Amino acid sequence: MSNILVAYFSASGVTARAANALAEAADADLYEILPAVPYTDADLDWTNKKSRSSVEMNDPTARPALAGELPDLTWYDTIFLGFPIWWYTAPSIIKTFLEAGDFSGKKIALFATSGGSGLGHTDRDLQSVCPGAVIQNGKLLNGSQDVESLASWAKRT
Ligand SMILES: Cc1cc2nc3c(=O)[nH]c(=O)nc-3n(C[C@H](O)[C@H](O)[C@H](O)COP(=O)(O)O)c2cc1C
Repeated sequence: MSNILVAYFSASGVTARAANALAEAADADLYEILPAVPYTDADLDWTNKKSRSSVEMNDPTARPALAGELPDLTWYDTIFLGFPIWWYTAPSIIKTFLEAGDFSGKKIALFATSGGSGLGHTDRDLQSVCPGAVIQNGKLLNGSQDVESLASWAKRT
């Protein structure tokens, strides 16, 4: 068991690949944040204002339920938290995750994949629901990742 955790949500597999690469490079434990109700292609249609993702992302109080148990966070000092960028920030389920566990005193480094947008104000958006942790924007991990640069980022974090 490592004292570093890579936790991620991925709706269509891109962030999952980045998270796997990071966990391997950092010799970290890996945890997938799974929604109780999986997202369908229709749910992910950002061109439809009535799709599930649009409705959730337009509602600051939306907290999509998680499937399964949270990992035991006791031993982790640093958590790398990954997700796809949705509407320039983190999907609402990331807030569900942060509110479900005790992250006080933890360092949380964010990473994401996207169609091109950066992390923007995501650190601030998430800090407000998890005031006890220190949340910082980290890296956009679009495309294939170099193991050495992931490992050195993990070391520096
Ligand atoms: C609802 C929704 C909103 C999105 N919003 C953005 C966005 O604001 N900026 C961007 O660059 N990409 C956006 N994307 C694209 C995803 O961030 C990108 O495809 C990501 O790599 C998907 O990761 P995943 O396969 O792990 O779910 C959006 C995708 C969806 C489904």
